[in-house]
Amino acid sequence: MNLHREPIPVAEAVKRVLSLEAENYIEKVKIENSYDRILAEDIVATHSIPPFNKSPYDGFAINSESTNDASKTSPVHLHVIEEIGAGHRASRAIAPGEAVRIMTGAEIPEGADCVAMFEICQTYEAEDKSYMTIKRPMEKRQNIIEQGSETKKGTLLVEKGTEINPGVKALLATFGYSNVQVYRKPVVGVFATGTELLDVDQALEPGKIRNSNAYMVTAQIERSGAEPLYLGKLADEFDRCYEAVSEALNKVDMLITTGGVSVGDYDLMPDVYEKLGAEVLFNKIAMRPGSVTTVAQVNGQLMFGLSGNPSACYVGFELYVYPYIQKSLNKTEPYHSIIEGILGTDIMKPNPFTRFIRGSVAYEKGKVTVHPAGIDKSAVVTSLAHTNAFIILKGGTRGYQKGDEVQVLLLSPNEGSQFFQIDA
Ligand SMILES: Nc1nc2c(c(=O)[nH]1)N[C@H]1C(S)=C(S)[C@@H](COP(=O)(O)OP(=O)(O)OC[C@H]3O[C@@H](n4cnc5c(N)ncnc54)[C@H](O)[C@@H]3O)O[C@H]1N2
Ligand code: MOO
Ligand SMILES: [Mg+2]
Repeated sequence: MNLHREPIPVAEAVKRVLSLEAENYIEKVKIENSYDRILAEDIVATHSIPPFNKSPYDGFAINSESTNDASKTSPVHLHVIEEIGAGHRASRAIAPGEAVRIMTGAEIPEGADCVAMFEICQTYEAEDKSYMTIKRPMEKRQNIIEQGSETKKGTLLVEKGTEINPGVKALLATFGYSNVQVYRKPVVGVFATGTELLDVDQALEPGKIRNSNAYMVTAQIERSGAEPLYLGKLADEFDRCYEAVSEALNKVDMLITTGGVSVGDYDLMPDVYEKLGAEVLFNKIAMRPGSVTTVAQVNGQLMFGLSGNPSACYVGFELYVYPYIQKSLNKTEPYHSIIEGILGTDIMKPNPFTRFIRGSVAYEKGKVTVHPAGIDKSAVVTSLAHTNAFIILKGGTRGYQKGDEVQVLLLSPNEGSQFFQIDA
C-alpha cells in the first residue's frame, strides 16, 4: 500500500466534489407533504393579491365625498343599507348619502372609496332604518387595501431551488398549488464498516463497540433533506465489502461508507475503489478531524469514504456530503452558512491543518460566542450531541485565545433560548 498521501486544502476538496454533476429528478407532491422540500418550479402569482379591493377594518364603507363637510359640530348622517362580512359581497352599489356596514376582509362595494372604522362613527336607528354618523372628513382610498397592491398577477415570487418554508407553503395555498413540483430526495446509501461493530441491541463484548456512525450519519442525511438507506454493517473482509459496495451502487444515488479509509491493514476502502475502477478525487485533506476522508466516483456516482472515527465522520459528512446533497436537490444555496463569532475559550493547541472544532453557539448580548462542545478528538462521540456548529481554526497558527474572532460554520441555526430577549 502506498502510505504517502498528499493533503489538499479543504476548499479544493469541496470544489472537486461540487464540480461533479448531480442528477436532479423532479416529482410532484401534495401541498400537505411539501414542507422543507426544494421547489422544482417557480412560484408565480396566478392572480393579484388582494384579488379585490378589501377592507382592512371593521367599519363603514362610504364615499369620501359625502364626508367633505363633516365636523364635530355638524356630523354627516348616512343611511346604512346593508351589512357584509368577509366572503360576502354587497347586493348593489352605494349611492350618495349611503353607507355599508363592512367587516375586515370584505370586498369594498361599488360606489365606496374609503372605510371609516367603527371607533370614529356613531350609529342609531330611526323609522326602522339604520344610520351612521361621522364627525370628520375621510380621504379618497383611506383604509382600503387595493386590488393588486401586494402583488400583481404573473409576478415571480419564489424561485425554484428554494426550500419550502411555512411562508412558501402559505403562497402555494394562496395561489391554488394543491400539488407542487419538488426535487426528488436523493437516496443516500450507508454502510458502516468494521469487524468491531455491534448492533445497537447487542451487549458489549471485549474489543467491540456499538455502531454509532450509521445512526448518526442517517440522521445527518435526513437533516440534509435526503433519503437515507441504511444497508447494514460490513466486517473488514475484502470480498464481502467489494460485493456489497458494487451491488449497493445500483440501488442508491450516492453511497457513504464509514471506516476503513486510512492506511491500516484492515482499511479496505482504497482497494475497493481500485477494484471498482473508481477515480479517487482525494484521500487526504489538510483538516482535522477527517483528514483521511476519501471521495471517489465511478460513472459519475459518488462514494464518500468517511472516517470511522465518529467526530471525523461527522465533520466529513457536513463538509463534503451535505453540499453535494444540496446540489442534487438543486438548492440555490448549497453550503452551510459561515459567520464570524467570538471564541469563548482558549484553544492553544497548534496544528498544521485547519481544525473544525465541534462547537456550540451561544448568542450572548447580541454577539455570537462559540465554545467547544466537548473533547476535541477525532475518536470522540460524546461532544457530538452538543454540536450545532464548527469552530474553524485555520492551520499553521500557534493557537487561539478567548475573545479572538473566528469563523463559525452553522449546522442548525435555530437552537432556541432560555431567555425572552426582545427589548419591548
Ligand atoms: N498510521 C496511521 N494511522 C492512522 C492515520 C494515519 O494517517 N496513519 N490516520 C488516523 C486518522 S486521522 C483517522 S481519522 C483514522 C481513520 O480511520 P479509518 O477511517 O480507517 O476508520 P477505522 O480504522 O475503520 O476506524 C477508526 C476508529 O473508528 C471506530 N469506528 C469505526 N466505525 C465505527 C462506527 N460505525 N461507529 C463507531 N465507531 C466506529 C473504530 O472502532 C476505530 O476506533 O485512522 C487513524 N490512523
Ligand atoms: O482523519 Mo483523522 O480524524 O484527521 O483525525
Ligand atoms: Mg483504519
